[in-house]
Amino acid sequence: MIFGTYTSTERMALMFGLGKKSSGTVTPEQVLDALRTVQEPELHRDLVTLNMVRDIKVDGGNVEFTVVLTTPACPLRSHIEQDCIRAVQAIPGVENVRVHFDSNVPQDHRMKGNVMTGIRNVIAVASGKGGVGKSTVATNIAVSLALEGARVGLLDADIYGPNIPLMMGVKQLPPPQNNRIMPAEAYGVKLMSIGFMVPPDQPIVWRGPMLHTALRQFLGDVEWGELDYLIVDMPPGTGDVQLSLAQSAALSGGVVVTTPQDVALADVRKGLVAFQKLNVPVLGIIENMSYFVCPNCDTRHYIFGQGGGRKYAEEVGVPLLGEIPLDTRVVEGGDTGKPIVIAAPESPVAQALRDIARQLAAAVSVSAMQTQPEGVIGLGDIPVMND
Ligand SMILES: Nc1ncnc2c1ncn2[C@@H]1O[C@H](COP(=O)(O)OP(=O)(O)OP(=O)(O)O)[C@@H](O)[C@H]1O
Repeated sequence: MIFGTYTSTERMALMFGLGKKSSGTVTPEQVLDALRTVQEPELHRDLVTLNMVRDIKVDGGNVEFTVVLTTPACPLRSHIEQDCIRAVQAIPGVENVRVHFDSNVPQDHRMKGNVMTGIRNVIAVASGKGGVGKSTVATNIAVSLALEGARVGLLDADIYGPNIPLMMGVKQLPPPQNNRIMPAEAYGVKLMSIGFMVPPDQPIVWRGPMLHTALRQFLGDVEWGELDYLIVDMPPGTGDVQLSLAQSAALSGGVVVTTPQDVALADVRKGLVAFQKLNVPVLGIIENMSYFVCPNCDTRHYIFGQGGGRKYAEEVGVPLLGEIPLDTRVVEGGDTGKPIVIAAPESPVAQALRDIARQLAAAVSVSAMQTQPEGVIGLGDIPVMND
């Protein structure tokens, strides 16, 4: 008898013939009961109550089942997997446990009944001031979420500098179909930009009503199809676009991008206040250009000061979704139409962006789950049990 993998209580149980390997047939009900002890770490409820367990299969001592996550970009996947294995392995008779994963992004119920159909969550990326890397962050988050397997759209609503087509390497829209505007597509992301509507060298002067109409069109007349996330790159600062967007579409939430300098941080407050005024939940702050990693010695240099974003986020009670280093390859990627998460996926800057996208997806799930109609818990359907 090998005791190596058992706790002292389990060892005692084995010695007295109550061992997990010696008892009768394992049932799917036992598996489900064991999974009732596994908490979804962010939703603070167990997997069974949240209806996240599907397809339990038991074959002798072999158990497999599927956990349906609320996002394919779940940052806690391996944590949940370990917890599931531990819980099910504790059932007497269980020898092997295999956990499969699937995902079903919850619909933000504020989204229903507005101009968009088929879009589950709309996330606005804003900044208090220009030039902090808001478009870069929005683009790389969108591509990161698509890389995780989500259905993603990216709407460039930055009327002052609609540069996302350039960053995504897209020059024009495909022809319309059935009188519907078709979005462009790059790196698995559907893309629409205010820049497609006007010649590149023509300055864009949008007055309130014109802007409002254009935004409604982007949301309602573009054939987005089914999307888990629509990421919206907002113009810097606060103003008409924010207001129009909040009126035309319910936003699931907003994030504010900043750099560590005091002046940028002071402007973040404006972005936060704008979201709060429009009743848009603030999902987090993202600090860009946080530090520079020396290519020769790997030391981090905090050029604009260290920890400003984190301190500020704590002060205002908003999560800091992550810190992104400075890297000249970001500029090259932006200019050549290849976002850094594609151009240099192993770089620290790409890794930071991928991680931020996961944190954001998790925050969106938590926020969307809070909008579920009363009586609906978790993902809705009843678990399927096969044995
Ligand atoms: N982490 C980074 N490292 C190096 N360069 C960066 C980084 N993030 C952004 N940049 C560069 O900074 C410049 C400004 O970025 P970006 O256009 O994304 O900012 P923005 O806040 O959207 O600006 P605007 O207000 O003009 O729309 C770009 O040249 C971009 O490539």
